[in-house]
Amino acid sequence: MRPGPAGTPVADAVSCTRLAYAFGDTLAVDGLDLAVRQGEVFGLLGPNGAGKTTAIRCITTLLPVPAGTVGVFGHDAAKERMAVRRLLGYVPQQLSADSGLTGRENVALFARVFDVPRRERAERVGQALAAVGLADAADRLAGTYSGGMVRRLELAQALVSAPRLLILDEPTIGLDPIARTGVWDHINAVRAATGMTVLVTTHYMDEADQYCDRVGLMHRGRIRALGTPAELRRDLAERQGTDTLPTLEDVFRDVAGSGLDDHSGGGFRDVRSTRRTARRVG
Ligand SMILES: Nc1ncnc2c1ncn2[C@@H]1O[C@H](COP(=O)(O)OP(=O)(O)OP(=O)(O)O)[C@@H](O)[C@H]1O
Repeated sequence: MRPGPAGTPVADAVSCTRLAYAFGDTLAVDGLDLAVRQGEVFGLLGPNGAGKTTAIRCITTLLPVPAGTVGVFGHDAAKERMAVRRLLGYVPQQLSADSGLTGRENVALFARVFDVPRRERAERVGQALAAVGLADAADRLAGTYSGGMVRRLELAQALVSAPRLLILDEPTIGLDPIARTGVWDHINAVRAATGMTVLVTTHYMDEADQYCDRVGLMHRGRIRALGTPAELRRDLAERQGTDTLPTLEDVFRDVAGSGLDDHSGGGFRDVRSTRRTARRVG
């Protein structure tokens, strides 16, 4: 909770305290503290294997919360799973669109799954497709779409339930720069129209710098640096005593340097999953 405009407390869109999650002996998330404020675009950055996807799966209730707490707009993800699910839209790393259905059919499927009232469905599906620039391609098979269009279709699927929180895991991986800009333009347009909060993971530092209000650099299961991209860059310049402003990439290397070497961070499993994700939209 943080004070709102009239002094009344406002719940954070996401609030994790000492969240921990282990796969066998691997501690994927290790005491994560994270607060995403309502209405902001928050970027969760970190090297392969830092624990970003695992943390996101706990927030979306796809994984349980074995230790610590996770809140979404004040709802406890461990105890109020359905309430949390109703508040969020999620675009996972894995392909979530069916190539054998048209764009409209894909979004309609999500509208049914997310209980959009039957009489509103057709209109809401049309609106979601229009919001991501796919109105003209809506009745083509998704299998004929380009990588950028597939990503925008997945965005429409997540938006059809009018979520207050949109969670995107690597939304632009494997896309060319123009398609990447297209995805972000549509996210920002929806956000401007609805005030939706966005939590995104990305490996593209230039995107984080340009589109995120604040970023958290995650390394070995925990946030190691937090702030606006400008704050983090100024901070590093001060610590290094340089006049030229470092890039967010420099900040990332400074924080996660040891995760980018040969011995820690992304193992074979992480590299393989990143390559698979990049290929599936390429
Ligand atoms: N299903 C699983 N079984 C076993 N270990 C897993 C599983 N999923 C993730 N891990 C391990 O947990 C750690 C965190 O992985 P996670 O996918 O959360 O990282 P990430 O920051 O999202 O990485 P990437 O940027 O590659 O997506 C890694 O060491 C990973 O190998």
